[in-house]
Amino acid sequence: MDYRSRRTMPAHRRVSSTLSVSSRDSDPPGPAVPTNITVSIRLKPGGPSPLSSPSQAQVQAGPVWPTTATTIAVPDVGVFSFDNVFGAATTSPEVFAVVAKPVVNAVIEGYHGTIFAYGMTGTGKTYSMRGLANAPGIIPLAVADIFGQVSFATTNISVSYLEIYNEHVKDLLNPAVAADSLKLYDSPDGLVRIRNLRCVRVATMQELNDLITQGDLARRTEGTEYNAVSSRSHAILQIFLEKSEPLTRATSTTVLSLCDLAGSERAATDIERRKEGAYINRSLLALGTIIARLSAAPATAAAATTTTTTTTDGSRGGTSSNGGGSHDHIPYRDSKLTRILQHSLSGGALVSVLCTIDTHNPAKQALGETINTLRFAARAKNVAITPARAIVTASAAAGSAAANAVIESLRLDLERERAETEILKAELAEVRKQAYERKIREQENYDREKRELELQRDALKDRVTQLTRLILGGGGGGGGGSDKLRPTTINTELDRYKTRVEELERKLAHSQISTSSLSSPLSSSASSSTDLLLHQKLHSAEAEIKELREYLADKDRMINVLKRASSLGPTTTRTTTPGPDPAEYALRPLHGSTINRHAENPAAAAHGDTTPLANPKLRRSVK
Ligand SMILES: Nc1ncnc2c1ncn2[C@@H]1O[C@H](COP(=O)(O)OP(=O)(O)OP(=O)(O)O)[C@@H](O)[C@H]1O
Repeated sequence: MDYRSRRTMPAHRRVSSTLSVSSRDSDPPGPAVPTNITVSIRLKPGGPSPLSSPSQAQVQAGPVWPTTATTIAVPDVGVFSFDNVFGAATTSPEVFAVVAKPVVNAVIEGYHGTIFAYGMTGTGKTYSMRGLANAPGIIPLAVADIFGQVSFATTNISVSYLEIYNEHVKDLLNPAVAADSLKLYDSPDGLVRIRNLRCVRVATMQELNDLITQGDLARRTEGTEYNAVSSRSHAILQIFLEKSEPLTRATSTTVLSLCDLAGSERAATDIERRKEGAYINRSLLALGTIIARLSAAPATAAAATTTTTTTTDGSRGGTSSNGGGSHDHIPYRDSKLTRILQHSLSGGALVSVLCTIDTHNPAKQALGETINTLRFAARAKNVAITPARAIVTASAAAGSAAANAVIESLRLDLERERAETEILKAELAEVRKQAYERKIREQENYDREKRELELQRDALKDRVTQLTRLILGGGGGGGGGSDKLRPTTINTELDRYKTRVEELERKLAHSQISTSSLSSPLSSSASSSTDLLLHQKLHSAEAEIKELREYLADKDRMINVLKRASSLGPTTTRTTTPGPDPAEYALRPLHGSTINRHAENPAAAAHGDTTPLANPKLRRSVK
């Protein structure tokens, strides 16, 4: 099928126009370059109350702005050119025939297809997609069309229905399932699917319509200034057609995605609504960017179908996808909306965007929003707006109203930026809170390290005392503690030992960092320098501990030598001690605990008793 030549305007849509329109500034007017993207505008009928079934009698005289079948002229702004512009009198079946029918056909024939409804709240997106009981919209008409065309002998139909609210997915067919468990993944059939999302196989049209109605009831709606039941989420209904070839047993899955996007309005006073609006706009921005990029590329002839070969034992074989092409640079992951629709927004798929506007809404803000919708549509179609001078303005009053609308539109842009800034602020506050908590944890670590350092210092002090006792009591050979009897080398060692303890004391005193120096989560400026200081001090304390441990090991060896010397008697000690055994130096473990025991019981030391000391604190500090 060549779906690129599908757009034949119905007779009622062909209205004459005197306005000059073109797809680009520099191009002469002429047929648009065919692409896979169709962009249409639908004008909402005027009137104070919603119209349940539009007819010529109900519809007001017409739009405020001049339109043709493909253009809409906004005084002082420019002429917007699209594939279709549907006036207020156009019925939903007529819209379906032009906007949706070619996409449905393409999906049945083996392409992915997506239809979007986009526009300000209250302009008729849901009306266009779902319609009313007596005026069915695109979704029920598409369902009927599919069931009228496909053969159940070769095709399975299944459906999923979800909404995206503040970037969280909700399963509309299973609202109880936790949003966290709905994880997006690249499925082997080439589609982006959602783990734990209910996907129901249906056998009849009634079954499918019942599921859609069930999903509609679960949708999130809030009252807005323009719509008492405004949809504040994007709703995506996906109908999967799994076709199997009876001979080869190869299967192919194509998907029709029908998306009712959340209202695009930007201004809101309520914080929650503003945040909501910022999320909505962020995803719409991502969508607009992707569609615009696809629009810039010429139509590809390749079908978007992903074919999966099923072997005779039912296991999946190789998967080949010819619809995606190389589109690594397209930012599908910028939002859940674009990620879920990734394969349907690829070069080989068919996309139809229906933008709804209400030109009768007198509010300045609504005028600005309408212009923004037209801008989105123009961007999606990748067309330039013909400069305003080409427009025959209706009246000076209309001109100044439009100028005000442009100002309003810019003001709304600013408000959108503000709303997004609020999201960023909330995220920043969260980051600061986490940084503060991390700092508290680091302070606790530091305190712990400090306590350990103090224990080591105490242990060293003990050692000095014990060493002194040992030397005076055992090492001196019963000389009653006389200085004359102490070997000079041991005196020197003892002095050095004491010096180290003093040094350690000084270091500990110096490295005190008070908890009060920690900054609060809201004042971030000083935090990084405090962090740095803290880290430096901890590192130097660690190095100091390491050094002390080595020093301690030396002392242990020295004490062992002394013990052995003292067991040989005073004269022998001074004159014939053969010196430390190198093997003992290399193999004996540290016996910090042994020293303490020996201090309490020099006799045990004299007999080389190395039973570990029961004091766990000390044992830990010198291990
Ligand atoms: N073309 C139309 N003909 C008749 N009535 C319409 C048309 N478009 C919209 N309406 C009516 O206008 C009201 C608002 O429309 P709808 O709920 O479809 O807006 P929406 O764009 O989906 O809003 P939101 O984004 O807030 O959900 C509804 O009562 C609907 O029936």
